Amino acid sequence: MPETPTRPLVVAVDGPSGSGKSSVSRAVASRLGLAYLDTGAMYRAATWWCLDQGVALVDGDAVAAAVRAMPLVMGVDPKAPGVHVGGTDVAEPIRTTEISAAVSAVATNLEVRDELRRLQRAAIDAERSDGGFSGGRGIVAEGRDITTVVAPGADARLLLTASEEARLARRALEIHGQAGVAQVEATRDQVLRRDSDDATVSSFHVAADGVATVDSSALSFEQTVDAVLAVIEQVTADR
Ligand SMILES: Nc1ncnc2c1ncn2[C@@H]1O[C@H](COP(=O)(O)OP(=O)(O)O)[C@@H](O)[C@H]1O
Ligand SMILES: Nc1ccn([C@H]2C[C@H](O)[C@@H](COP(=O)(O)OP(=O)(O)O)O2)c(=O)n1
Repeated sequence: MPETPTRPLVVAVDGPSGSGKSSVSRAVASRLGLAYLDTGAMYRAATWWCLDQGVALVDGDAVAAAVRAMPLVMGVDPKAPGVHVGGTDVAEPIRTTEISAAVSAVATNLEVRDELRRLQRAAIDAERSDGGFSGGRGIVAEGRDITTVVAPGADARLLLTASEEARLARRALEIHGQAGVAQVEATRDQVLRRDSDDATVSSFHVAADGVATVDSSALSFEQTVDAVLAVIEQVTADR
């Protein structure tokens, strides 16, 4: 495990759906005593909020206005990263199939992206100071555009990838349990259609310059965590 960093460590992780970003980033943040920011949960919460407020997702201006007024509170504790909107705990509702199917419509709205990126940068900055959750140790932030747009100056930048087959199998297992291994087709839209829509506004299939790729297709979860820690260790050794 890397030494405790002497100055705040910002780790940026991007990748497609089912590559393991959220679970691996959470584990890495826990191991290093860092905060954790799930930016996908912010796009999901924005989608939940618009639907809750009766905003038609096809009305881009109304969606952007609603998101700017959204009372979002993101928890950054990797052991229990809560998501609240106006005091309502939305951690479970934002994971429903309804939200998964609708989220790209909100995430491809460029005004929404501007607003959420502003909040994401503020959350990352907060962890560079003693007053943040991590007490100034730093943060792991994950999503689709963290290495390229939100935090291109991060100390460690990683693209987590996995074959389409592995990603579909993981999602099917997660959504349907063991019986769902036979239901890979049912999750195809949730994973591949969404990735192709999301790829119109973010580039997360190919690593940008200076971004290390970790391909988890043939790795266990623990091996993936170790591979990400090794990349971070290399970067922190150079600092
Ligand atoms: N290397 C791995 N091997 C097997 N399963 C994994 C691996 N990495 C992640 N998973 C599992 O795959 C599922 C999807 O991971 P998740 O972190 O939600 O991906 P993402 O945030 O990229 O969509 C989870 O159930 C997770 O436990
Ligand atoms: N930084 C980000 C993070 C997520 N998004 C979009 C892309 C996804 O369709 C949604 C939800 O992201 P999330 O990471 O929860 O999705 P998966 O769990 O990987 O399937 O938000 C984005 O556009 N930019």
